[in-house]
Amino acid sequence: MDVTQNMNVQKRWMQLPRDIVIGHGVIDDVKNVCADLKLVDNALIVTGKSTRKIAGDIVHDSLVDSGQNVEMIVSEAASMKEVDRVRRQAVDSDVEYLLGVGSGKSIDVAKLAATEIEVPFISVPTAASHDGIVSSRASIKDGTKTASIQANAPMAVVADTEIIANAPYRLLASGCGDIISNCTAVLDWQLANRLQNVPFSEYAAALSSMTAQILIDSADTIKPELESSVRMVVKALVSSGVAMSIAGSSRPASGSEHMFSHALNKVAPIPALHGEQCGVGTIMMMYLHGGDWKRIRDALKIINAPVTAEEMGIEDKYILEALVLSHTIRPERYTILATGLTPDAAEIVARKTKVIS
Ligand SMILES: NC(=O)C1=CN([C@@H]2O[C@H](COP(=O)(O)OP(=O)(O)OC[C@H]3O[C@@H](n4cnc5c(N)ncnc54)[C@H](OP(=O)(O)O)[C@@H]3O)[C@@H](O)[C@H]2O)C=CC1
Ligand SMILES: O=C(CO)COP(=O)(O)O
Ligand SMILES: [Zn+2]
Repeated sequence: MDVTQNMNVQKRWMQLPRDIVIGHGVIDDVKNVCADLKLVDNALIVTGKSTRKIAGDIVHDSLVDSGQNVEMIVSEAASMKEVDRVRRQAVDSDVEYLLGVGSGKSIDVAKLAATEIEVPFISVPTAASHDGIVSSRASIKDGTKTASIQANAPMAVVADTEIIANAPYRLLASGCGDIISNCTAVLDWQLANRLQNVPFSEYAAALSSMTAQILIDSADTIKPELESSVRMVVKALVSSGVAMSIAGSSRPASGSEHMFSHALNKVAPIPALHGEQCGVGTIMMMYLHGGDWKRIRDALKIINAPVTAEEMGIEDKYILEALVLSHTIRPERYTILATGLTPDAAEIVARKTKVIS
């Protein structure tokens, strides 16, 4: 008998970060983490325009002081062009590893470039705005697709709570929206498993749901400029990232609410932040699931994350357009949106959940 035909013995390969360091001032530990991973020379730092001054230069100087040869590149967009630019510089300089120091854009560009040239990557986020700071996913715009693609997980994550607490609070609240969105992502995954027998991981789903529940229950402890709040959100983002690594896909943390956010990125002239859109999407998708959407809305309100189109700075008409478009974003991923919402159904869900007035 060919035992590999038995689903229970199929090979699974889960890629997780090896070192995760969270705390006050841990930016100074980047060099120690590199030493722990035996990454002792020839680094390339990818950072952003503002985050260079906040963290990029610190990491650069600290690695140089420890005797490493370090180059730095400032990246302004999470585009394929930028990934190619970083990859070329990394190859030309024969770098041993890459670091993404900054926001989601810098981390994704470094993560994908490192994956392509098969070198280790270290994530040093300056904001806790979404779970991409930890995960094995990279979201790079290539003109058509908006959803993330599989990449190598960071070898290490170094999250300095002092730096993240000083980032604009909006970014932290956005991270909370991304975590809370796990609620509907898991419901969608369960639905797809029941209706289409798609592979489902109880462990990944349980970790993802539990992470969102803990955050919802602790919503009143999330406050601006508080390192304890940052610690809680970063730990939740780590858990979400781990859930995705266990699943081998973004399923545990991305369902219909993420499809709504990706659709909004396509139609809205100026989209809001990823986690803000996912949070609002979760309210509406929870309504469609027949679940407790008011609890989601209340938690987001307590955190001071947007719960309406107006609070996201997006006109109502784009919310409705995105709702109708959402199911086309990733047709292979079955969710509560199924074959899509009609324009009148979209208007009902958006009005009933008070996303539009
Ligand atoms: N990989 C994944 O799974 C996921 C990836 N994404 C992607 O991530 C990106 C969004 O990331 P997000 O972090 O929300 O937003 P951005 O990467 O757009 O960053 C938002 C802004 O905040 C600034 N910033 C970051 N940290 C600080 C700080 N400490 N102080 C002051 N300013 C700061 C950034 O500066 P600077 O200009 O220096 O960068 C940037 O201007 C998108 O490209 C999205 O597609 C989203 C979700 C999941
Ligand atoms: O944002 C993510 C999880 O929070 C990744 O999801 P996507 O695969 O939809 O980009
Ligand atoms: Zn997300």
